[in-house]
Amino acid sequence: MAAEVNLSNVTVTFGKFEALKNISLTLEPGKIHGLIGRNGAGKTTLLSLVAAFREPTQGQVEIDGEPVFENPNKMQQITFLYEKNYSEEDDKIPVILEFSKRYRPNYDEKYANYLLQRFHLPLDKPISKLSKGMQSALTVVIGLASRSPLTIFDEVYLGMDAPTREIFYQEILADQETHPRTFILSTHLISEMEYLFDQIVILDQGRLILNDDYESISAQGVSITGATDQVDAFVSDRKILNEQKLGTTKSVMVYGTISEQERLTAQKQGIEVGPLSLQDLFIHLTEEVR
Ligand SMILES: Nc1ncnc2c1ncn2[C@@H]1O[C@H](COP(=O)(O)OP(=O)(O)OP(=O)(O)O)[C@@H](O)[C@H]1O
Repeated sequence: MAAEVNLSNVTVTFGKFEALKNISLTLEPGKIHGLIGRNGAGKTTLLSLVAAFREPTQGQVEIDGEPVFENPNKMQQITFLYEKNYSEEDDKIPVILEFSKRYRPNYDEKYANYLLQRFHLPLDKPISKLSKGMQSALTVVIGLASRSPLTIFDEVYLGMDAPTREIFYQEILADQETHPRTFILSTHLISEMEYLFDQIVILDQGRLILNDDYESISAQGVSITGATDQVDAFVSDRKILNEQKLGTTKSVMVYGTISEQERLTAQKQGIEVGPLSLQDLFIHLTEEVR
């Protein structure tokens, strides 16, 4: 089961400040959507609308064609996970999981137990006494085991170390194969997580500046790597997003497509042509509109 999300002309204001500006957006069901944006771009505000935590100031937010706010039917299909403050949480993991299960009709207890082992989470300690990374992993266990048609992770992975995040990524992809749902993952770890995303949504200063599938986005540019002189000559009349030098080798991220003929020329010169990095495109797009 996977949910479709629709936002039509959504605006959110806090006093005079517009945190989201007239956003219209469809998130296709059964896909992993990466939500990216600079600090304060409006990601959490948008996610809290989709999760029915708040109402838009203007516009509509719908899940499978029904308004989501104060709609218990729809709300039980959504799991929204964010960095939680567990400092006062004296209960142990089994108690919290029992509570999570109560409100989530698709919750899978066996899968939760498997994940607890995978993340090496201790069941006998109060949650307040777990390390930050363990608390983040617990949030991830709740999110995955809930198997909600719409599952939202708002930067919950920050406390986790790199190997633990890797387990999380593997589990998301594996479970999406067998139990497809709609995921929204907001993140600043763009390079690390881009391979997970089917679709990318970019917000900047409350505006939607991009919503497209990963393939089309990566086709918007290329990386060019080779001997510095040759690379410089090859990219001389192109829009450069980023460049890195290592000894006599240079790697340049270029905006815009290159023809088959140019690809062959590059190949003959020993220049490697690779895919665009989402992070470089993101930096470019969010700089350009400033
Ligand atoms: N309750 C509120 N009252 C006033 N302003 C708010 C409120 N909530 C959010 N904002 C403002 O709305 C803007 C968007 O905030 P939001 O938390 O959605 O950004 P974000 O993209 O999630 O940022 P970050 O990556 O830093 O977490 C910010 O300027 C923030 O200060």
